[in-house]
Order: sequence, then C-alpha cells, then structure tokens
Amino acid sequence: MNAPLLSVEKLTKHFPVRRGLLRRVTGAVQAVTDISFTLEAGETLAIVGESGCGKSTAGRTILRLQEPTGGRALLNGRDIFALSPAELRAARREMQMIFQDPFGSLNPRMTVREVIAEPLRLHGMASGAALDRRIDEVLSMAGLSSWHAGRYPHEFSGGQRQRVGIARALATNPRLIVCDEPVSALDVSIQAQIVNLLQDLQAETGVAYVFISHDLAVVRHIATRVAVMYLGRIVEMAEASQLFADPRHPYTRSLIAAAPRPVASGRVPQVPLKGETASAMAPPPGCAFHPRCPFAQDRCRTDRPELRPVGDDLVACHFAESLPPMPKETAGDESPALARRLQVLAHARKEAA
Ligand SMILES: Nc1ncnc2c1ncn2[C@@H]1O[C@H](COP(=O)(O)OP(=O)(O)OP(=O)(O)O)[C@@H](O)[C@H]1O
Repeated sequence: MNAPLLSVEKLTKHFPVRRGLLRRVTGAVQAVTDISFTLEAGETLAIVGESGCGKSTAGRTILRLQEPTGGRALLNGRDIFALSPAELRAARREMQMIFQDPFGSLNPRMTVREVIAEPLRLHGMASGAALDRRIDEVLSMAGLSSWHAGRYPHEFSGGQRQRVGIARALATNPRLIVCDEPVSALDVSIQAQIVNLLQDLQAETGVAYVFISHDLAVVRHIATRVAVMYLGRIVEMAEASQLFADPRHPYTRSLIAAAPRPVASGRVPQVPLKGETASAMAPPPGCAFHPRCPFAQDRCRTDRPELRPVGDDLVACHFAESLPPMPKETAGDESPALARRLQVLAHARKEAA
C-alpha cells in the first residue's frame, strides 16, 4: 500500500503562558496534545469541535505556520517539522491554507493579480506571459473572470473574496490545503457555492483537504472522515457517514444533539451539552470531558482514555461499548436546522450540475 499523503503523528502544540515583569513562564495553554491521523490524496478530513478545542492550532501547526511543541507531520514521507527554513519555503508550494477571511492578512493595496502572483513568483513557478496565463487559469477554476484580476479585495463580495483566496491557494497546484472555517463568515446560499466549488476542485485536481469547521451540516456534506476534538485531543475519528449515523463518544453525541431543535416538536437531545469547556491551561484529569459527561464513572475521573478501535471508529471513551444507543431522532434524523442546511447544499450542487 502507498504511504498516505499526510501522516500526523502525536502532534503537540502548547503555548507558554508568561506572567509578571520578568515574563516568567508560569504555565502552558495545551492547545493540541498528541493528535495523530493520516490523509490520503483526494480525501477530506474534517476537524470539528467547540471554539477553543485546538482546531486552528492543529491546522496551522501542521503547515508549520507556527512551530510545534512535539510530534511529526509527514507530507509524502518528508517530515515538515524537520525541514530547514529553505526546504520549508520550497515545500510550501505543496501545502496551502484557506482562511475564513482570506484578505485579513493581505495588503489591501494589492490587486487580485498581485495576490495570486505572489506565491507563483515566490516559488519561481511562472513569469511574464506564463504568469498571466496561470493567473487566468486559476481565476477561472475558482469561478472568476480574467477581468477580476485588476480589482482590489474591497471591491468584492464575501463569496467572491473567498474565491480569490481559493484561487491563490490553488496557484501553486498544492497537494494539501488546510481550510480553516472557509465558509463560516458567508451567507448560507454562498456557503453552498463555495463548498461545492471546493468539492469540484478536489475532483479535478486530487487535492486533499483538512477542513476545519464547527458547522456539522457543512462537514457532513464535504468530509470523507471526521476527527472530533475536545480540549486539544481527538476523542473520536470515523468515516463521516458512520460518525453521523452512529456517534459513539458522548461528546460527539452532544455536538450532534446540540444542533438547534424546535421545543414544540417535543424532541429533547438525549445528551445535552451542559457546562463550559475547562481551561486548556488546566484540563481535568482522567477524561477531559468527564465533568460534562452524563455517563461519567469513577474511572473517567482518573484514567485518561486512549483513542482505540470500537467497531469501525476510533473512540477515546472507557465505556464506548456500553453506552445506551442514541435515540433515532438524535442519531440518524438530524435537527430541522441541520436538515435545511443540507438541503440548500444539495440543491446548489444540482443547480451547478
Ligand atoms: N498564539 C497563542 N497563544 C496562546 N494561546 C493560544 C494561541 N493561539 C491559540 N491559543 C489557545 O489555544 C487554544 C486552542 O485555540 P484554537 O484557536 O486552536 O481553537 P479553535 O478550536 O480553532 O477555536 P476557534 O474555532 O474559536 O478558532 C485556545 O485555548 C486558545 O486560546
């Protein structure tokens, strides 16, 4: 069997906390601890979880936009974390990122042409007429026209801006794109267009996505596999269809059940998500989810469960096999809000076909 495109092994990223005049290190934010997964070419692995669980940190660290605390990330067998600065610059051609706000970090005085040309020039991939051709090509792939190239970011709508962000990410023909909440700032109908565009581009180019999102409807639509994170660790990982049909970790069940439901229907989520997530500076001992888990037992307060095979899933729960089955209306039949969002996505897909 071929090696996976991306293999993340025990990735850890802790941020030092400094206090006082001397800025002494007094603790650490344990943003990501020991996460491992693989990603094949052309596949989409979604990372989901509540705000602050470490999704963005995981994505940014894999691309080494920030230095890891530990672990390895092998892209086509080469450890990204072991590359010299020059090797890393060259490797960036293979791995790109799409942000929620693609222009947040860019110079507003750059035209779209300059935005897209930058990575191509940086990697010495094109100049002169070839550069212009490549810019036109990726604009067209992202559903934009050549004349958009002379415009400035502020002249675009949110959806078009994201298309420019996608065109820039595609320019160097990367094998891996980390998409960090790429549609969460957009209107629902625009979200559908962008999600479908990402799927079409994947079919066309074979690019793999790490897709970071807190939006289960979008994840269900786009992901091949899903990793659920809680306080910096993966607590469940499964094929997307499997995870939504039969979530096994109590936290995953809570996330799915927490999607809004009308009170009038009398449907009450079986595993309401109660309480706040603990601080990433001091995760609870044992299973970090135990203070919020309705099924917690003594062992959960002291022993941290490892991610282990349970059926076709990987689940970090001591009692995954003995939890009561999830009621049908919570498991298979998603909330009306979620169902509506899925319909919009499917409809946009049909229209585009
Ligand atoms: N540069 C940093 N310095 C210190 N702590 C950080 C830094 N970046 C992130 N964190 C902390 O790391 C934890 C994980 O944050 P992260 O942004 O990765 O989570 P997230 O799941 O992507 O959340 P969101 O969806 O809100 O972006 C949080 O506790 C956050 O406050």
